[in-house]
Amino acid sequence: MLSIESLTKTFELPSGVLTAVDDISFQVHPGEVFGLLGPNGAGKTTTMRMVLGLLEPDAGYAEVDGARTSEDPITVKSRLGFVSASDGVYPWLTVREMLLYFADLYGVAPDAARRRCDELAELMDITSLLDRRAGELSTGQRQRVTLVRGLIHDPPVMLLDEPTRGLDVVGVQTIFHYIQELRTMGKAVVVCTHRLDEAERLCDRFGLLHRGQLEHLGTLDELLQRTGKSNLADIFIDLLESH
Ligand SMILES: Nc1ncnc2c1ncn2[C@@H]1O[C@H](COP(=O)(O)OP(=O)(O)OP(=O)(O)O)[C@@H](O)[C@H]1O
Repeated sequence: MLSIESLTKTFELPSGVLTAVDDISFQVHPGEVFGLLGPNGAGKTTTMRMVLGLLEPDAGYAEVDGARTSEDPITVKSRLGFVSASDGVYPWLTVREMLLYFADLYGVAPDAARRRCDELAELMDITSLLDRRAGELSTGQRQRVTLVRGLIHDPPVMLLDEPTRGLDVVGVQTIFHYIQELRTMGKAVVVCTHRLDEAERLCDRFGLLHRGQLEHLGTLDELLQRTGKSNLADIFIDLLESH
């Protein structure tokens, strides 16, 4: 499970202090897909970077399956899987070599890593690609490889940053299938996206960030009921116009 407690981050700018993330708290439970949504500059990336331990919070903390980013950053990293639209591959390694290399980085024992590599390859339909060089793959094939790579160490918490950016309809379907598998596996999943229509279909619960503050938190039904709107896009427009 992922717990975010009173997480806060400020940046010193020449024009003054900017509060990029302002005292936000939420939890994501096993088997739950949480959409962290917000317009440009809302604080989504800054939040993700603090969860990943790449940025020190000014206050508050993120806890990943019981380990706090500030106290035990190595354990936190081992319990997180991160998939980003900008993920690359090592072109000269075969897919299998790359997956086993990442498993090794995460300290997965060689036998377990080989087993996991085969299982995940089957799940994401890349078995026939395992002995091909990663640099020869098509964009869609590469996408499936990076999705498998994010799961190679079997982390309980998955962070997906703009997972459908730049993908065609087949690529988007692959992401939907992947997220459904993550849910079945009981992962706690955070999806950051600008695609509100996709988020509505994908996520069980939402956090709507605006100017660093968590303005809305809840299921789609709860948010629609609370705001009197008929979809996430309308809630967003209302949020932007009210500030
Ligand atoms: N290293 C930094 N130094 C100064 N300001 C920063 C830094 N990182 C982020 N910011 C500012 O913090 C605010 C939140 O940025 P952040 O990247 O978290 O937003 P975001 O929600 O991810 O936006 P986008 O959807 O455009 O990626 C923005 O105003 C941004 O300019």
